[in-house]
Amino acid sequence: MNRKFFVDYVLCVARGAVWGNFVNMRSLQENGDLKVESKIEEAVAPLREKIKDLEKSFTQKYPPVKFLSEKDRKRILITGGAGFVGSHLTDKLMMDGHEVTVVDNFFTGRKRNVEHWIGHENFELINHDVVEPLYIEVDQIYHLASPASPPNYMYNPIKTLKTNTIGTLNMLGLAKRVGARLLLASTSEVYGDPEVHPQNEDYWGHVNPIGPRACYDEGKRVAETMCYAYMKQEGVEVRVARIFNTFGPRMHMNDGRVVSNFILQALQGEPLTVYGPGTQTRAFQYVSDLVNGLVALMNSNVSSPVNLGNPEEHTILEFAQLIKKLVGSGSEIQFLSEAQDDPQKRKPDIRKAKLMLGWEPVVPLEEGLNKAIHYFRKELEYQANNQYIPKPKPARMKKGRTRHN
Ligand SMILES: O=C(O)[C@H]1O[C@H](OP(=O)(O)OP(=O)(O)OC[C@H]2O[C@@H](n3ccc(=O)[nH]c3=O)[C@H](O)[C@@H]2O)[C@H](O)[C@@H](O)[C@@H]1O
Repeated sequence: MNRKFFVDYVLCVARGAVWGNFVNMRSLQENGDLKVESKIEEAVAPLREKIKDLEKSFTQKYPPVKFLSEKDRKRILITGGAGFVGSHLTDKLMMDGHEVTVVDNFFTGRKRNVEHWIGHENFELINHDVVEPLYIEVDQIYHLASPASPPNYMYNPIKTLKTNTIGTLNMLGLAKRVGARLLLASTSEVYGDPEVHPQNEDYWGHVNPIGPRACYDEGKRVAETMCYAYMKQEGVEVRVARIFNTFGPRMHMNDGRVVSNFILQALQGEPLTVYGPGTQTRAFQYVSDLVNGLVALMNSNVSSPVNLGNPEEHTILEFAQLIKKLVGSGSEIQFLSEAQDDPQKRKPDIRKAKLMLGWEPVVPLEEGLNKAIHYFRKELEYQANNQYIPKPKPARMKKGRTRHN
């Protein structure tokens, strides 16, 4: 039975009982046996207790939240907080006992990712696009709002640029006005197709400024520039996380990134689509590691950029084979033409994060992948029940060629 219906039903029965008792009591009073008020109180008291219990059971539906004193509790804004990474960060900060405001325009974020917090006194969800200014009072801002998957950010490059430039200006303006600290979710894409391997924070990168990825790569690069301009000129406290490839539950089934594509294809017995020869490399971190790194960075005194990623590097072909094995799938591996400007190598140098934050990833790749596979299996069931089977989204191809999956 639906909860609201249940509560309405209980209240209705309660009112009926009270009214019935009231009528009875009226007659009693007329007979002069007892005072109406005391009888009503007698009848209502147990019902009041029942309603209290019901209310308590509703507040207990939330994951456990620590109690923080006023002094330690922060008001935290997470832009893009209903997205894949943002929603896991929301969970951590809520469970740590902070007050969290999630702002999302739901382009790639989903209400489902944070619905378990709706109604909690420490939580607020605002449907808002960061391209428009926002006026709220907060102590910290995690600025994550932006599509992060290549097909998503290439879908509307102008919007991606606006989100990362105007959106970041708006959030820095807010940070300046209210004296909040801002953490920018930057990306390994600022290193482009790197000529230095592994990539450390001092490397300036190798980005094609007019290629299909530029809207995101250059958007994030200028977002970093803005952070340091606000820090130098206005004294805003900034933190910059350069996030490397991340995966885990709540990635959108239609996300188009390699992990969700390969798992989805393996689970459905379809060919795993490797773009190019599969010799390009990536290093994947599990989302909980990233979230711990983001919180450690925000609360550190490190204002220069910090890489957050797992340095365990694999070729994409190795990755396809591993996912096939873990899923137990008989899918073939299909080689398609390579994506334009696709970085050929990527692996974070995380010495700075280890030294300055005491942070390093702890979730082994296979353990993380098994959790993601479990999640996607459940999602497929959910989608099937809703009669919608998602298809992996293709990335932009070289020279405008159409990709067939
Ligand atoms: O996962 C992430 O966190 C990162 O994803 C993307 O970076 P990219 O490395 O291109 O991520 P994917 O789209 O997952 O691609 C990884 C590699 O797999 C390949 N790929 C992707 C999808 C597919 O079906 N098949 C396939 O071979 C791509 O060509 C690429 O070489 C974003 O640009 C980054 O900002 C983001 O941090």
